[in-house]
Amino acid sequence: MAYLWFKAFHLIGIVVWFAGLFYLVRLFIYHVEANQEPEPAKTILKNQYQIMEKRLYNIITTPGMLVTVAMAIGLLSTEPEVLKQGWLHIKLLFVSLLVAYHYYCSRLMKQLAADECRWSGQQLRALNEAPTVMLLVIVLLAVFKNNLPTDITVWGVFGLIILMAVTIQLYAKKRRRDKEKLMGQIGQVPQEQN
Ligand code: HEM
Repeated sequence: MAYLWFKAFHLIGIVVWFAGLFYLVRLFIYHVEANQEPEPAKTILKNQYQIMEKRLYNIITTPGMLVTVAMAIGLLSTEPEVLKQGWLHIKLLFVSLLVAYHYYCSRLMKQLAADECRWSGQQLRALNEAPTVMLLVIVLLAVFKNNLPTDITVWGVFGLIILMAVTIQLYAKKRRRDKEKLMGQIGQVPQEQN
């Protein structure tokens, strides 16, 4: 029974952690793009994003990670034989990458606060895709374990996911261009929102 409780809260922790990671980098994008605004909007927006990022990181994202890891330790202590399974070793490798990403986000947050961030909005958009890939790989490993299917169905699913991601990116790019064009016509600097 304890195992199921640990698993339930492991999954809840994951949802909270990822919600935080995805929204955090989205805030970084808005934060960087606030530089295009005239004063005083620029300073007001940047200060506001800084507060939101800090709260999101400290109150949602890091606790989400801690719950996920604490519940994982609970799962492993209840069933230690899982530790010998190959899928878990690969999963741990990707989880380490995810934890590294988490701490890299905190570094970016500090750089943004000090106005020293070198990333553009476009680069941050690309960075925000990294946790999606990690989520996909980790969940597939956790669900299929050592029997991760490699047949045509899997490649079809992967192909669809990549197609969806590319379509979303192209659509977002088109919206940004249309907005820039429109703002150019009415003589204003655009503020990107997607
Ligand atoms: C500290 C690192 C982690 C460890 C040691 C760990 C370990 C485990 C263990 C032992 C299970 C139970 C497997 C079972 O009973 O079938 C599990 C379940 C699961 N884990 Fe993790 N996990 C970790 C992090 C993560 C992360 C970061 C994610 C998501 C990105 C994740 C996704 C899942 C999912 C979806 C399940 C449920 C699988 C199922 O019941 O079919 N885990 N994890």
